[in-house]
Amino acid sequence: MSQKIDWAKYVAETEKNLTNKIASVEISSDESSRKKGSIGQNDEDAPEQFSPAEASLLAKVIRKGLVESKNDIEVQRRDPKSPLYSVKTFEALNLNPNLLKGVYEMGFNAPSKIQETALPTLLADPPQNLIAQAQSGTGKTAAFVLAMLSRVDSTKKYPQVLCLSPTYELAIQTGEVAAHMAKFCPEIEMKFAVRGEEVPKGTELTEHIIIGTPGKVLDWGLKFKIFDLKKIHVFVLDEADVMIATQGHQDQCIRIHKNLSSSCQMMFFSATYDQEVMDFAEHIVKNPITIRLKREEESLDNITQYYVRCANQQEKYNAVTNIYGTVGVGQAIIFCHTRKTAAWLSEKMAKDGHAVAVLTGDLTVEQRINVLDRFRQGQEKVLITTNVLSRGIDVEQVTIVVNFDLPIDVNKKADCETYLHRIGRTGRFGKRGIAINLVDSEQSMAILKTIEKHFNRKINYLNAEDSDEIEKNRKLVSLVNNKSNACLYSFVCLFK
Ligand SMILES: Nc1ncnc2c1ncn2[C@@H]1O[C@H](COP(=O)(O)OP(=O)(O)OP(=O)(O)O)[C@@H](O)[C@H]1O
Repeated sequence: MSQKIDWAKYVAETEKNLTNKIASVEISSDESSRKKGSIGQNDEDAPEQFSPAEASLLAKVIRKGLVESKNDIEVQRRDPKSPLYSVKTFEALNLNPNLLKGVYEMGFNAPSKIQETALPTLLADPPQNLIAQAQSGTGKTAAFVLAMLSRVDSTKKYPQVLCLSPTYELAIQTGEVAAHMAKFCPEIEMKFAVRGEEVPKGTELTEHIIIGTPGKVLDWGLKFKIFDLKKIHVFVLDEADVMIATQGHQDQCIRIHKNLSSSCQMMFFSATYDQEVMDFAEHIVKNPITIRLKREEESLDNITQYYVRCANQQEKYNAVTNIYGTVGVGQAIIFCHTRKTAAWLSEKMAKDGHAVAVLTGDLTVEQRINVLDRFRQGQEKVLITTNVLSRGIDVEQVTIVVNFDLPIDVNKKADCETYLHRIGRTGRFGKRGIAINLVDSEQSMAILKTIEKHFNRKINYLNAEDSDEIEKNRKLVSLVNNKSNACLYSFVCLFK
C-alpha cells in the first residue's frame, strides 16, 4: 500500500480477496503458507479442530450483528479516585462530528453495553489505561477503533496509534472497521503492518495509525526504524487471548511494549478472562480500569435430552433419515466427529433424495457463509456439520440437535464443554429444544453417562415401544414450537 493510497479502497479490495486467501494461508505464528483448501486439518478422518485465530475470524465473518447481553458490566479500578463514567448515547462522547457521522453510517444507534463504559474511559482526559473483557461480538472492536480515530492529531504526520492483531486476517478485519468508521474523516491515514507490505529502506511513515501483526511491527519499529515507537500515544492490543495462543506473539508484544513511552495509553481487549490472559494484561497495562462483561452462559435448562441405541452406523443413518422426515417442527443440526463422517452422511442422504446442507472445515469462509445463510433462511431444514459450528449456532429456529457422534476430546473422553455448546442455549432464545444422542457402542454409552453425570441432567432413553414413554414425549415435544400433536406424534415414532 503506498502512503497516499485510498485506505477504504485498499481494504475493500483486500476484503474481496480475503475469503479466497483464507483458504490458502496459515493462521499461525510463522504465517507461512498452507495447502489450499485446508482451513482445518488435512486429515478428513481426524476430529476437526480449529485454532483460536481461525475460530475468531470465522465468528467475525459469520456473525450478523451485535451480541446483546443481559449481564451487567463489572468494573475494577486500581485507583478508586479515578473518575468513571458511562454513556447512553454516542453524542454524549463529544466526538468529532465527522466521526459521529461515520458511527451512525455504520448503523450504530446507541453504544453497546461494553461500549457504554469502555468509550468514556478510552476517551477520557487525561488518558486512562483499560483492560476490557467481553465475549466475541459485543462491540469491543468498534469501541477501540472509535477511540483510536478520536485520538489522532491529523496535523502531525507520523504514526501515533498502534494496534496489534494476532494474524494478518484479523488485522485486515480491524482495518475494515476503521476505514468504515473514518469514512467522513479522509484526513486520517492508516497503514497495515502485515506480511506482504513492504516499504523502501529509509522511508519514514507518515500515516497516523498502524494496524499490524507483532512480527512486522517489530521489524518496522525496531529493525528498520521506519516509525518511532516512542511517538505512539495509543497502543491497542486486540484479541489478547488469541495473541497468547499464537506462539511467540506474547514475547513480541512485550518487546514492542517495552519500547513505548511511559505515557502511552494502553488498551487491552480479550474475549476470555483466563489467568494467563490477565497475567499478560498486568505486564502490558499499568494502573488499569478493568471492565468485564460476563458471557451469557449456555444452559441445558430448556433442552430435553434423549439417547437412541443403534447397532451400527447404518442404524444411525436410518435414525437420522427418520428425523429428517419429521423436522416439520423446525430445523435440525447434526454433529459428526470427523469431516469424513459428515461427508459420508450428507452424500448418502443426498443420494436418497434428501436436501441437506453440510458445513465442514474444508470449505472456504465464503462457502461456509453461503451454507449458513441458506440454512438461516430455511432453504435446507437439516445442517450436517462438525465442531466447526459447535459454538454460537444462534439459529433460533433450530429445535433439534442430533449428535450423530458424541463429542469427545483428543483423549477420546467425553467433551462436556463441546456438548454444552452444541446443545445449550443462552437466555436470549429461551426456547425449548430437543437433543438426540445416537449411541452405537459401549464406549459411546460410557461417554453419554459421563455427560449425564457432569450436567446432572437425565438423558432419557427414547423407546418407541413403550407407550407411556411415547405419551410423555409427545406432551413434551408439543411444547416445542406449539405444533400440532399429529405432527409431533410422527416425530416420536421415528425410532419405531
Ligand atoms: N453500538 C453498536 N450498535 C450496533 N451494532 C454494533 C455496535 N457496536 C458494534 N456493533 C456491531 O456488532 C458486531 C460486533 O461488534 P465488534 O466486532 O465490535 O465486537 P467484538 O466484541 O470486537 O467482537 P470480536 O471479539 O469477535 O471482534 C459488528 O457487526 C459491529 O458492526
